[in-house]
Amino acid sequence: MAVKVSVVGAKGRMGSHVVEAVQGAQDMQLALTLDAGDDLTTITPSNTDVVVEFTVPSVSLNNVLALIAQGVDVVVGTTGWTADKLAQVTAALENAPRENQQVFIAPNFAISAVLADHFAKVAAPYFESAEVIELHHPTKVDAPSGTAIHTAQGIADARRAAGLGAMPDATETDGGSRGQVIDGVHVHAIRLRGLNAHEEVLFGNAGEQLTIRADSFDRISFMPGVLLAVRKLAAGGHSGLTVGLDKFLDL
Ligand SMILES: NC(=O)C1=CN([C@@H]2O[C@H](COP(=O)(O)OP(=O)(O)OC[C@H]3O[C@@H](n4cnc5c(N)ncnc54)[C@H](O)[C@@H]3O)[C@@H](O)[C@H]2O)C=CC1
Ligand SMILES: O=C(O)C1=N[C@H](C(=O)O)C[C@H](O)C1
Repeated sequence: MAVKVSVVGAKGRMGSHVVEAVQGAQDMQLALTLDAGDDLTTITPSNTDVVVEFTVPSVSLNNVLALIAQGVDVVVGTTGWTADKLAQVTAALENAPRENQQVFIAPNFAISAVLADHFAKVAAPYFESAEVIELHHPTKVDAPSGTAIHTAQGIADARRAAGLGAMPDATETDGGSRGQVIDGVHVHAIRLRGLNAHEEVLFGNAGEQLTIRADSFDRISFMPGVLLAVRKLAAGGHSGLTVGLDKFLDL
């Protein structure tokens, strides 16, 4: 039977691509398409198996909590997830109306970005210095990108596990040029007309450098990952909160 998929944020840049991708998937059936001002309680387990949520960081947590209360599984692509927000989702899932309810959140659904993030974690213990540069379209509302935050945290975790200390940096005056420091990793955000979604991770040692770069030129690059996540939740077995498409890729 086809998986019934509802889309929240359906009029947005990502949401409208998701609507098309679901319509084009033979094993899925588009259920409801909702956007700002629409009533999320119209989404119920009788009309929807999985909801895909791509809205804005300021509303996504409340949407996800409302959808959990409706008893449906949710795939989330919206950014802005802090540890505190994730904890609220986990707590809500523990009291969810349906048994084994699932929420999946991915900072990035493009395979190039997921692999870049993974390779960065592998490389991190071997380099003295690491910095992240993310480059996006100028209509993006959040900076740095959710992906860059996730990459920086992954690098920091890998450095800690390897026993590495702080990176070398003699900067004494900084008017903001050194970027935002996330878990000890400097992250720089570029906004430029013509770009879509891009990330570079720079690693340095004395006399050598490694650059890992992922480029998403078109939003269709995110759709195979979104459909994969929908299929994984529809199949079940991922109850509670799962974060990151790498969890579904056997990396
Ligand atoms: N995880 C991933 O692979 C990707 C994540 N993103 C993230 O997805 C989010 C959306 O990005 P875009 O589609 O470019 O933004 P957008 O601004 O084009 O779309 C957002 C949509 O959400 C709607 N919306 C706002 N408040 C709402 C509410 N309370 N309920 C329902 N809908 C509401 C807006 O009306 C709009 O249609 C951003 O956080 C972005 O960073 C974007 C691309 C890929
Ligand atoms: O807003 C975007 O466009 C994107 N947002 C996500 C992020 O912030 O990481 C994913 C991708 O970079 C595109």
